[in-house]
Amino acid sequence: MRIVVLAGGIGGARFLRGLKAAQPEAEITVIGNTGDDIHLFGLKVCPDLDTVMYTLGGGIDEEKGWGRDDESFRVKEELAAYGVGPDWFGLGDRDVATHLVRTQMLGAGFPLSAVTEALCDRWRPGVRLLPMTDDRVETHVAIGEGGERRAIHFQEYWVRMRASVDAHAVVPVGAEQSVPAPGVLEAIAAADVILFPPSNPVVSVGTILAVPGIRDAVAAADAPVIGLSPIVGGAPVRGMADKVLAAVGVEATAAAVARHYGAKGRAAADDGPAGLLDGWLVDEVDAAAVADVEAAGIRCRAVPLMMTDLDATAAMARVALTLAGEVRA
Ligand SMILES: O=c1nc2n(C[C@H](O)[C@H](O)[C@H](O)CO)c3cc(O)ccc3cc-2c(=O)[nH]1
Repeated sequence: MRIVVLAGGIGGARFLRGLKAAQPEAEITVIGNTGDDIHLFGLKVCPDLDTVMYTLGGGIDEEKGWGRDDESFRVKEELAAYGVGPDWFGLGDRDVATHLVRTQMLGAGFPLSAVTEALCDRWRPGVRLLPMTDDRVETHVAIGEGGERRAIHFQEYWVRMRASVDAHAVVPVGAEQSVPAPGVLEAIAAADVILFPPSNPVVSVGTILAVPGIRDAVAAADAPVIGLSPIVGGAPVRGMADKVLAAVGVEATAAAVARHYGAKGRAAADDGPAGLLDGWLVDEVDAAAVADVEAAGIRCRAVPLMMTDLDATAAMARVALTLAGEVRA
């Protein structure tokens, strides 16, 4: 079975571990968000690609969900001693090696997709990890401070400010000029199932869909498209998705996110972007939302959606694949 997953950071990576456990024989292609990328100290850091690679490759810091396990921060301390900022982004010493290899290969002219493949030669994540594009896309957030509006890098909003101020807009800078990375459109067209894991629908899945061609490919795909809600009981399970959902005018509920992705085959009411979903999983606490989501033309099931351990996550993946089978029938 060929499964394509549009994945962002921690939630997406953890879901993939369960998917691999549920379907060990499946050929899984991950289209990874690169809008979180940041250039620091001359290095290109790809947080969402690295989170997937480390999580599936066994090198992740389990407690944080990002960066390397058994990490030290001597380089970070030395940079601070030089007064060289920013000091708010936790760059670990072992993680720096990944960025050195990546930056060196990019400097030698290799595209990000080739670099990612080379890094995965070491980590063996057990999935094909493709960046959404080889072009530079960096999400920025428009915030209003003291009356004037300014744009800051997503990582500064997320890590330094902990999303503590309202976001007025979320802009994947560079997305409009970007093209899908090699293999991305082909993987979508050839998929038997396409999954939207419980990643951030705005800055992760949304950013991937902002690369011209990807959204249309998903909308046109024969494969059933099944999503899992990252919002449970009106709040994000992790992270601060509610802050960026507000920026795009989407209520932080399981049903609102489903409607935001839209029902496949149904152009949105105001002939907006093509609808994508055939099915949507909500947590049992949101069972009341099932009728609402089904009324929007999206098949819906209420099941446990907390990724408390590998078995729970594998069970979620199994239900998503079962729903895909039902939708296809
Ligand atoms: O909350 C944080 N997230 C950190 N993250 C996570 C990062 O902000 C992710 O983009 C978000 O978690 C969203 O996926 C890192 C990810 C990396 O790959 C490398 C370094 C960091 C450093 C931090 C950090 O200091 N604090």
